[in-house]
Amino acid sequence: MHQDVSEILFSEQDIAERVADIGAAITRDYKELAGPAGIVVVCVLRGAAMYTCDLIRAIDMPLEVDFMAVSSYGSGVKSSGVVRILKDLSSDIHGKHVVIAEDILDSGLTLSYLIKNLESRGPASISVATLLRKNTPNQADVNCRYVGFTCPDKFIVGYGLDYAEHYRNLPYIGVLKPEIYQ
Ligand SMILES: O=P(O)(O)OC[C@H]1O[C@H](OP(=O)(O)OP(=O)(O)O)[C@H](O)[C@@H]1O
Ligand SMILES: Nc1nc2[nH]cnc2c(=O)[nH]1
Ligand SMILES: [Mg+2]
Repeated sequence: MHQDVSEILFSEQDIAERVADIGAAITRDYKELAGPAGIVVVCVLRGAAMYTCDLIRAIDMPLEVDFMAVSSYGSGVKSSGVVRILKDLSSDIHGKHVVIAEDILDSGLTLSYLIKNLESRGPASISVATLLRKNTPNQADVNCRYVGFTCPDKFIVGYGLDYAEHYRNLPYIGVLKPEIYQ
């Protein structure tokens, strides 16, 4: 285990199993509905990059993957409260079935902003597949159709999740020692 991590919450194997479950659920829910056109999986860069790569390989139906980069945390452990679009989607999602792949729902600001933004583009439907949902007080009300794990209200890193751009490459998800960011 990395020396800056106090506890592993979800191992590489735990993650692989849950991602496979989510992929199977999405396949079951959308295969007939979306038909040959398939779905658009929107990866929320940068945190959801690793998760999205694994998730799309667990979905057994036609799909497109597109990327949107948003950021609200900067290099800290608290949301700035302002979500900024750093990179927009490359394709039009009008009339498409969209599944947003997000690594974590914490304050809920990022996802509420994204859902509103994508809804204004006229997709056929939007759902959210978040790997983690944190038990955060006063979390924004975000409807997540697929949730991998719920996690405690601690700052976590690994499997795409960073602190100041580090730790994204850890294969597991763990709690960052508070002395690293205090
Ligand atoms: O529910 P919220 O409180 O909005 O937090 C969740 C968001 O915060 C992180 O992204 P961040 O803004 O740190 O950018 P990153 O994905 O590039 O790491 C994480 O990847 C989620 O997208
Ligand atoms: N790395 C990381 N990013 C987050 N963004 C929102 N919550 C978290 C968290 O607990 N860890
Ligand atoms: Mg993110």
